[in-house]
Amino acid sequence: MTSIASPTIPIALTIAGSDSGGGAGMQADLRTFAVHRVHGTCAVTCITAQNTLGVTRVDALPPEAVVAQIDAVADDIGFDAVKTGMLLDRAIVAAVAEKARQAGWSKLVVDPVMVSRTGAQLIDDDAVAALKNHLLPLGAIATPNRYEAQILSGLAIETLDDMKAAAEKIHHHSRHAVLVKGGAMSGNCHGVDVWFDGDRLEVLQTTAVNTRHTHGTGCTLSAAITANLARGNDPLSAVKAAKKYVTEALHRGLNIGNGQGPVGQGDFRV
Ligand SMILES: Nc1ncnc2c1ncn2[C@@H]1O[C@H](COP(=O)(O)OP(=O)(O)OP(=O)(O)O)[C@@H](O)[C@H]1O
Ligand SMILES: Cc1ncc(CO)c(N)n1
Repeated sequence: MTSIASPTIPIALTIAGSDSGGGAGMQADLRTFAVHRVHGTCAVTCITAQNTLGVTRVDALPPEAVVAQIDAVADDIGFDAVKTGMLLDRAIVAAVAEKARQAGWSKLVVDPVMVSRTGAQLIDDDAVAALKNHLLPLGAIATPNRYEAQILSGLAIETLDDMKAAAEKIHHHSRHAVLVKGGAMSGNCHGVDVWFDGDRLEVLQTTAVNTRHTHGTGCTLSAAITANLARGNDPLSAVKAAKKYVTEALHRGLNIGNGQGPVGQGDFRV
């Protein structure tokens, strides 16, 4: 049998937690990479027992196991862009930050998963401090939601002007580009995101999608940004394309389980 070599394909790495319900975390990331025709590789940080109703248990992997997965991918396959998701504890954040620093990852998207859109804290306080001080300054783009942006900026966020002020303040602390996401905002700001890269301030608008199936929106957005960077897009066009994609995925939300179903990363062309 003759084998036909695959054409070159962009490769992305996700360093994230597993969601047993399949809606967020690395399951969302890998599906999003695939839809973007990017080969997905992964380093699991923690295993969540999770469904559409919530998280019932979280088990962390040892930081050495996280690093070994990153090394296994880097030493053989390589990758064009990286994203981080739920890093859970200080030791895992520190290990990932050290890897990012040593390797000098230039296309690093940090989704600072700390607080869910409903306001529940997902990682411990030491991990929050480590993310803010050690990992975020190494990233190219950070994608905090409303509550994460409040923690990172120290500002209360109620209005579009507050989102802009928070994006600017986070940029001045870390020097990377910032996308403050508006999924947890109300009124006219619901579903509106603010981008600031030190040069350009942009408001990314969509019509808010009226659905309760929004689980995994943040992971899906940051994975789509990472896939677009792996494909060679510049940061702002990667973010704009990802915003379009997550809006489409929200329109295709899955009515599964008894709670908040996942967005449908699906099988549509991007
Ligand atoms: N109902 C909606 N309509 C349109 N866009 C939305 C809606 N909900 C969220 N978004 C968009 O989805 C993206 C993710 O934002 P969100 O604030 O929900 O992130 P998150 O809290 O990290 O998500 P997650 O639910 O995965 O924790 C942003 O671009 C946001 O504007
Ligand atoms: C594993 C995992 N990562 C990220 C989130 C945030 O949506 C989640 N709920 N679960």
